[in-house]
Amino acid sequence: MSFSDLKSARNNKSYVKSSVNCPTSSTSGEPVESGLEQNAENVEPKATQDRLSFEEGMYSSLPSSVEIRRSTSNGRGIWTLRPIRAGESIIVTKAFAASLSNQNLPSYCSSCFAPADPNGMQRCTKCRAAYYCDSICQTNDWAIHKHECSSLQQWFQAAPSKDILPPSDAVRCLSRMVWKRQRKGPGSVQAKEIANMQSNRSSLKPSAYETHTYLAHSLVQFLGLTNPAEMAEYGLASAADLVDLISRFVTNTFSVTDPALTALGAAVSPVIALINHSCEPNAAVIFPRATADSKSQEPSMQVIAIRDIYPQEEILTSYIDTTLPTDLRQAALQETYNFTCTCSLCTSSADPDPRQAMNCPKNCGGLCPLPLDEDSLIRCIKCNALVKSVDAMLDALRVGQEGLDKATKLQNIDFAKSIQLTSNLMPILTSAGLIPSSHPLLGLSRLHQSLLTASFPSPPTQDHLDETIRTATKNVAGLGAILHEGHPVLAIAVAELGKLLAVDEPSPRANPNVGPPAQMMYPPSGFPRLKLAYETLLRARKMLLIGFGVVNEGGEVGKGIREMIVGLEKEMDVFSQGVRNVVEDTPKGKKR
Ligand SMILES: C[S@@+](CC[C@H](N)C(=O)[O-])C[C@H]1O[C@@H](n2cnc3c(N)ncnc32)[C@H](O)[C@@H]1O
Repeated sequence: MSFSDLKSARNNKSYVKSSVNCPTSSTSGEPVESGLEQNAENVEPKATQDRLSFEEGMYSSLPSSVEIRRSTSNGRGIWTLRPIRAGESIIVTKAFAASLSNQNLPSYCSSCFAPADPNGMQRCTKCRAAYYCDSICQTNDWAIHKHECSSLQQWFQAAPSKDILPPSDAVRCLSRMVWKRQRKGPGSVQAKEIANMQSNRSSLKPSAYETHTYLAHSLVQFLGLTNPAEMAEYGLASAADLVDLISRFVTNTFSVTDPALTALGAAVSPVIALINHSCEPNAAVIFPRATADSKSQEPSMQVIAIRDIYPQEEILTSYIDTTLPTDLRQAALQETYNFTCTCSLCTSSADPDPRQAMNCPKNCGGLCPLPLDEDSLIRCIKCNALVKSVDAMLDALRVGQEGLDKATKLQNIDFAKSIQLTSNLMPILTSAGLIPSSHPLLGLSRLHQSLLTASFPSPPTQDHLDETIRTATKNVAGLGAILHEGHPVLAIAVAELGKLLAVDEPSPRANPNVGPPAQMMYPPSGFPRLKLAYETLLRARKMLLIGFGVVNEGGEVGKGIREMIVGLEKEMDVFSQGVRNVVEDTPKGKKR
């Protein structure tokens, strides 16, 4: 395979919702045979949830096997009435409104979100900001884009410079939501679903005022609203309505991703927004682009079970990056969603969390939790050895976090500086004792992989390829210690590693007897590398079928991996056959 296929994955927030009442049928109508009928632990007692009913037609994309309930702790959410197998698609729906981020506007279709065709795309001749696959996609989008188009033209005309960018994807997505709501009418099911999305206006944190005010101003400006009467036309009769709308948007928006989880823009789905959060989710929201749906149904969103889910269990997705340690996750949830998470991961006080752990100073194989301050007394949980270098570890953690923040900011501005930071900091944190899953080492290492992937020389060199493989291997180990087997982020990380291993070696080792012994070399060369690629891709495929859904054949990435596996099987067969031929041709008694 070639390098151009390699893409980096980023973790993105995601969440969900549902209604209705058929306890034994699956989404596809097929009965599900499993041992899942028994209630699991962790299923909240039913007495604490009230089943909710809604006007007919609302949340129509919810299957009858799930139900919307209100729980005392989390508000409304979605519960399943039937067992759901890992890899099953629970909800399929089209985003109500979606917008590409500015950087993706020229390279993706503004209607179906497909990547640009090599033959080019059609550009909207009026606003010159939106691009489409073809006239079909342009027509599909026109009912909403016509409003957006004139707003964009006015935006550009009023701009102080011709280099001005369109408003952010958040502002454009919010505007699309408002135009679509107006088009459907205030009494429509869609308007009611939008109104039903949770607003956190009454409990907004002062730290959120700035974002909300910015969004409110930008929306009013982009919609071209100059007086209260015009605002009322859009269902914004008061300032409180405007703040509510912004809060609903912020609390319920998803990051649209491509099939390899790279962020593309923002989307709203009132039905999927009903799903509550857990840092140990049993489901994930994906944009698989691998169904037989017509392009008019894109961007299509799906909620996939990433582990078996029991009847009467709540369906939960994660809104944030769950590879982060508890304090950072809690801060992110408070900031955007206004709640304190009480999931089992957040409340567990068990063994050190692999997100915050270091190796035993005596190298006994055990782990130690990371120190919180200079006075922390840290011991290995296995051999009880005391960590003496608490100050040095705290320094390493501080420098690592600052470096990660800086390298993340610089990645698209000053590539060389960014990769220099990741390259320098990873060995410092590793030699301080941090394990690959620990923060901020994992973050630095994932960023390092995406920088290495983006900077493959042409033609590729063996050193660059091997360095990327080593980094990808550490990332798979780190993510594997934290994320569930079927988690889409882990599945993509394993797929990326498999793809890297399958790349033709630019300069394979000519003679395995020269240099370090083969078993000490990582990544290996020649046939062992091919075999490792094959095994890694098999593992990736299994995970992708869960994380991106069996019905989607593991999404676009899963389908590609299946083809690679078939190709590698042939290649390995040819290779083995070649070796057999050589061995058979070798005269007896002679060693090659
Ligand atoms: C996208 S909405 C989820 C649906 C929401 N519960 C509702 O009633 O519409 C996000 C909001 O739900 C609540 N929420 C979600 N997950 C939660 C959790 N694990 N614990 C407490 N509240 C939660 C928070 O108020 C959050 O701002």
